Amino acid sequence: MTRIAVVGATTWGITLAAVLARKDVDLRILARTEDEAAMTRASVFRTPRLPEGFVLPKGISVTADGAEALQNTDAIIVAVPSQSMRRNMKLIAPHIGKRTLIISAAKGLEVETGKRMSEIIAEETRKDIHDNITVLSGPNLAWEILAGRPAVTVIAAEKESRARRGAKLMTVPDFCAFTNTDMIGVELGGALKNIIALGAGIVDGLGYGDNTKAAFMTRGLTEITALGTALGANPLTLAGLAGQGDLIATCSSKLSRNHQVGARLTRGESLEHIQATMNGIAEGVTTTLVAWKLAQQMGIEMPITERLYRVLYHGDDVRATAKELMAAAATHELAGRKWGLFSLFRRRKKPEIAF
Ligand SMILES: NC(=O)c1ccc[n+]([C@@H]2O[C@H](COP(=O)([O-])OP(=O)(O)OC[C@H]3O[C@@H](n4cnc5c(N)ncnc54)[C@H](O)[C@@H]3O)[C@@H](O)[C@H]2O)c1
Ligand SMILES: O=P(O)(O)OC[C@H](O)CO
Repeated sequence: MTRIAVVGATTWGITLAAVLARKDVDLRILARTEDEAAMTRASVFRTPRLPEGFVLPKGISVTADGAEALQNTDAIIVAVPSQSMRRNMKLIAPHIGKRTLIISAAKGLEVETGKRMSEIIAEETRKDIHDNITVLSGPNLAWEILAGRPAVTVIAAEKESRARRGAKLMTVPDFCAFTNTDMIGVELGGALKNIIALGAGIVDGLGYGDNTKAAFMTRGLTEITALGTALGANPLTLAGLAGQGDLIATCSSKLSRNHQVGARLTRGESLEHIQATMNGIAEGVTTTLVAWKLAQQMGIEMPITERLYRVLYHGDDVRATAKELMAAAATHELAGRKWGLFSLFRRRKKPEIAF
């Protein structure tokens, strides 16, 4: 029987385990502590973000023992916040088998280095398993997926065969995986859209209209594409499910934590207070910092990201920032778009980030 382990008793980890339980597989969740494992087993979830009354499907085992959870698995899904990816990988690396597929399900960039999750996974694992590193990303609000509403995702790997293996493992009724070989694009699409989702929360919180939101999302995608292609992403990936698709879902949904952060900022709450009181993690906060830093060092224009960075890290007023952004709008729409098809294979050197 296919054996899959999920690292992280997080919202997304539990959701993916529950989704995979729709087919006949051996599923194990690796929790951090015995306490967390016992609570997850008993369906007492730390996060009320799961649908009310949700019970962990029978047959999923939960343990805090790495060897028990991870040995002899066909795939390991790592569904942890991105700032903890390296720490989690250090713990699980010794248990990863030569043929095990590693699926990163986190959407973020490491603050200290600006690196993508697959880069961190490669740094923390043996060379002979690097071909097995894959990433999963798409318009995937966990709550909707757990509620049984149809959704699709994307699995990317450098080798198409690995992406296909991952997609086959992850596809179940009402949750279907497309494949891609542009890992950079799929990862950056999932990470960078959180910046724009946070801004979309501000747009909604300020009571602006659909015209505003459409413009904001479109210009947001321009920035995602400018930085993404400079870092080696295919612009067509960013226009696909893991880029534009996820951007639409996250900017449109009040379920999104990133959207919630933006909306709460417009009510005068401080970022510290929002983060201390919200359910779970809003990756867009740290991703804004990393993207701003990369844009500065690589000379890429990202007016939305830059202003959101100032709102989040320097306390700039959201209303004044919105006005300033509008005033800055009068340039040629395509200015700064140097990422036509010709730039596809011209990847700029990414700076070493040190914060
Ligand atoms: N929730 C979603 O709808 C969703 C969908 C797609 C992708 N993601 C991505 O999945 C990742 C995890 O997000 P989430 O929503 O599942 O998290 P979450 O908000 O449910 O939980 C975050 C918290 O999980 C705890 N945690 C549990 N196990 C952990 C471990 N092994 N290491 C570190 N912390 C652990 C920590 O307290 C942490 O603060 C993020 O990168 C997120 O962007 C989430
Ligand atoms: O709740 P968010 O803002 O982290 O968004 C969750 C997923 O990334 C949506 O695809």
